[in-house]
Amino acid sequence: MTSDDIPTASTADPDAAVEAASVRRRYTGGFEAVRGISFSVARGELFALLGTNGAGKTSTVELLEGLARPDGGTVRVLGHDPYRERAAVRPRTGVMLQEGGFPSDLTVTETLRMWAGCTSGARPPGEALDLVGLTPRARVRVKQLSGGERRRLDLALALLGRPEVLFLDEPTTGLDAEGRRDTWRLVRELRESGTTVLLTTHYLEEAEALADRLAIMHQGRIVTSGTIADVTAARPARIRFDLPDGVPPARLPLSLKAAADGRRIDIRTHRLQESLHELLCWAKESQVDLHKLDARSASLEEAFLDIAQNRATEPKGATA
Ligand SMILES: Nc1ncnc2c1ncn2[C@@H]1O[C@H](COP(=O)(O)OP(=O)(O)OP(=O)(O)O)[C@@H](O)[C@H]1O
Repeated sequence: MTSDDIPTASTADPDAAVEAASVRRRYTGGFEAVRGISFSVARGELFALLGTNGAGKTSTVELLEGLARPDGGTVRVLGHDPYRERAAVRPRTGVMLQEGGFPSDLTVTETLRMWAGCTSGARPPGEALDLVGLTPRARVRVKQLSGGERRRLDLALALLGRPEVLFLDEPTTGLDAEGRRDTWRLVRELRESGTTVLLTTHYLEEAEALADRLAIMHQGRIVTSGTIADVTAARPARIRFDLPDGVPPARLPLSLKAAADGRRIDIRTHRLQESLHELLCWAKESQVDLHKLDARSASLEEAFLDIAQNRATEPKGATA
């Protein structure tokens, strides 16, 4: 599905927590970073916005957060315009920006207290720290935190107001593997308790681990969207293996569309089970060992790389 297929504002879904319809954003100088995108996020859903560098993810999320006004189309969060009706939307949303930008001389707890003072119905700072695993660093000054610890503090601040809708812009950038898993666990728990989450990420495994649905952006447009199964459905599965010395690729069954790179064979197929069965029968009959055999369904990574590599690059000044 492309952004052109999705209904526009006039058919807005009243149950959507977040809705973008034909949204455009143009920066000073005329460059159009967001070129008519549409998507909606249902209440309680976790939606991931993926894309190549400079695709327009942050530019889009800033519109949803009410930090800027779209140059075309409409944006709704919990049924309101997040820019014009900021007072209605802001208390019900949590925002984790790419750069937190809080005073670096305050301690972690002081930072949370300061934020809590501006947030109605805020969680106690200790509870927010506990959620993100930062309790042992409560008395440390922000400037002494590591990059990953700052990301956790950003998340704690976004969670202070018990938001109904949470915007996470690259929430795990800079976190080590354990920190990333902890954040994933927390985000899943939040979603299970009914929070709607929209996240941007460069980590495809993060989208695979968390997202109910996703959209992949490229050069200001949504190129594909849906569940992971939807996005990968049209792409072929792969079977890879090494042929032993003395067995030329030409001996493989003709029905298997195989490409060879030296001894490494790469088969693309839309019928993974049948192709694998055929290959294994041939190998047994021919008494050929298939070294480093690997068979897998199409992955999100392949769909993403396909989009990144195969789409023509438009000059930066071009608009839709
Ligand atoms: N203030 C600005 N003025 C002009 N152009 C901008 C501005 N901010 C962003 N852009 C451009 O808009 C495009 C989209 O940027 P954006 O930050 O939204 O992309 P992104 O998908 O979040 O990228 P990344 O994955 O690299 O963070 C980029 O080409 C960027 O250079």
